[in-house]
Amino acid sequence: MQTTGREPAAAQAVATHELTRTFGPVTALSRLDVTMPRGVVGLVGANGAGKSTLIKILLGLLRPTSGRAEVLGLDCGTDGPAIRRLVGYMPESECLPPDVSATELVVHLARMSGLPAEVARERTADTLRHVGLHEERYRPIGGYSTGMKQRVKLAQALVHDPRLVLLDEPTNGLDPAGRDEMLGLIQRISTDFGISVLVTSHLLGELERIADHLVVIDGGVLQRSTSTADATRLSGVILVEVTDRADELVARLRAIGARVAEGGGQSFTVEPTDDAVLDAVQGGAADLGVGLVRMQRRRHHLTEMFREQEVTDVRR
Ligand SMILES: Nc1ncnc2c1ncn2[C@@H]1O[C@H](COP(=O)(O)OP(=O)(O)OP(=O)(O)O)[C@@H](O)[C@H]1O
Repeated sequence: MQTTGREPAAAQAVATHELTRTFGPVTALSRLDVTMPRGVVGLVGANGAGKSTLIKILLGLLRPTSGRAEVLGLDCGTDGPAIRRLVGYMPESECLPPDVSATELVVHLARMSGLPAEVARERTADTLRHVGLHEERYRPIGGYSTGMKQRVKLAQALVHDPRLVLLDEPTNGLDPAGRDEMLGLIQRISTDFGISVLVTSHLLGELERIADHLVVIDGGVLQRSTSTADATRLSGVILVEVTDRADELVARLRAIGARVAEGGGQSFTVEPTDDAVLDAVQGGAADLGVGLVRMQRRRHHLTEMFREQEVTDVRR
């Protein structure tokens, strides 16, 4: 796969402005204002959060009720044909015809997107090889496993050499090994070919592993838009474990105003406001004659980020 020199100038993969979509009484997206950079962006949300609705609007398959959206700097309302040339789409639903082979289907879709016959055949062979379909690509799709079908859907999204692919729940229905393989493939689409990716999932851990940036929506409302590095930033909390007398060390730290939370057994966490607190942990352990088993920074994980969100919601 090569880049084609038709890269639009926009720095952002996606931008939405006050984007709203309703279906009768249901509000699928509510005044969504978000920008998504190039690279791999993970769109996280529970079932019904509005992920598929957003993707369909970005592709021009659905019109917004109000507000607007841009893909690669192009307006989704008016630049549909240009967007479809530059964007590939892997739908969530089962949509493959059972009685044709992967090769026949992907060549057909490549030709539909405007590629000449010979180029369509070459790119189909390259793309199917890239997604890991080999001899089986000549067999009817009806006999494929779920993982193979997902690869065919991915291949058809890539065959016309897009600048951005929108992948709707690509790991759905896969076993753990199949998920790992699909996630690896998605990452390589970005790193090896420079194609930006917007991938949806309701599984946080998946997107934490492969996305550069995360967008979280719930009930059609933006919850967070953050780089993955920031989401998993060092929390500044130090986890301490000593061989004995943890309660006495905790009391000493509290006496100098440190914020300490007791853990199980001989462990606790402390927020080091300055070096004096760290010195007090080490000095206190030495004074008490106990060994320091560990003293390490903890990282935030996405699941904690969500837990924080829930806590905030409960307090509101
Ligand atoms: N064509 C439609 N007609 C009526 N309601 C719809 C339609 N499409 C989506 N909805 C509703 O809009 C809300 C958002 O749906 P959407 O499919 O975008 O969510 P999602 O995050 O993609 O979830 P899922 O993973 O379950 O598909 C849901 O309440 C859904 O029932």
